[in-house]
Order: sequence, then C-alpha cells, then structure tokens
Amino acid sequence: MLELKAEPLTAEAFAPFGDVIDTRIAESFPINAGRTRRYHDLAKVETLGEEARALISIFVSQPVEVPLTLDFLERHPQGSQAFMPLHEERFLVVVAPPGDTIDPAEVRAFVTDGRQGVNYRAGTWHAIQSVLEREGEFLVVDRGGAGNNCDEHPLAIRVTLD
Ligand SMILES: NC(=O)N[C@@H](O)C(=O)O
Ligand code: NI
Repeated sequence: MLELKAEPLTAEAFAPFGDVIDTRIAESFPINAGRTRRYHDLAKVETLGEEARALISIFVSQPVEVPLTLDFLERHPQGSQAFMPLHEERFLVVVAPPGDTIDPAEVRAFVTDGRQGVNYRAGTWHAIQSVLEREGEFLVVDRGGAGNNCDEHPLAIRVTLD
C-alpha cells in the first residue's frame, strides 16, 4: 500500500500533471466596457482522436472518507479533464505522470484550498473525483468522441491529510 500525505496544491508542483485553475495566479483584462474582468486561457483543453469534441458537464459528488484509500488510478489518453468547484469545495488530487506504467515513487497527492480547480492533461494518471467534507458540485470540461478514453491502472494508495 502506497502511503501519501496530501500537500497543498500549487501550480508549480502540479505542472508535470496539468494546470491549476485559479484567478489569483492568472492574467486577466477588462472587457464589456470595464464591467467584466476576463481571466483568460487558464488551462489547455485537449480533445484528441476521432469525432473528438469538448464536453461541459456538472458532477455532483458525495464526500470521501479521509484517509482516502484507492485501488486504482485512471487516465484519459484522448483528452484533458478539468474540474472547477462551484462553491469553493476542497478536494483531493492524486496524480502520476503520463506513461504506460506508474512508478509509485512518482505518485503525488495534493489538497486544494477551495479556490482552485485542476485540469489533468491528456494521459495524466489520476484518482477519480474526491471531494472533501460535503457534497460538491463541479464544472467539468473533458473530451467526448469515438474510442476508449479511460484506462485504469491498479494501485493501492492511502492518502492522509495531516
Ligand atoms: N468517469 C468520469 O467521467 N470521471 C472520472 O474521469 C474522474 O476523473 O472523476
Ligand atoms: Ni478522470
């Protein structure tokens, strides 16, 4: 069983796995005669393969128990997958770099602060959505289209928060 302690999520630490979506670290500019500020191009949406298209969905997730025990990580080889909390929900993020196998030494666990979303780049291994404390509602942007876009890799992991 791989034991991991979740660390606070930062864009730098998450860079090998994708993007952190956070207005606090983003470039922005005024639009609509100054009434709106656009936080622009926050994450790279990838939609690969046959009949690929971007999907916008909403996930309503029940909270996980902590310590979080996992028995697999998954990946989406044909597209990215972004999760943005709609009510400042915190969630756990467990990731490993893209590749056909997972080196347990390269698996990382993070905890978000409620203002952060994540965008897993295509092929990044990750735990399924794991919201903390209460039911969570997330805007999800990922890839639809033909062919398989979800592989699972067995791996026993236990994630603690402190
Ligand atoms: N299956 C699905 O749409 N969600 C997972 O990919 C996930 O990462 O939660
Ligand atoms: Ni996923």
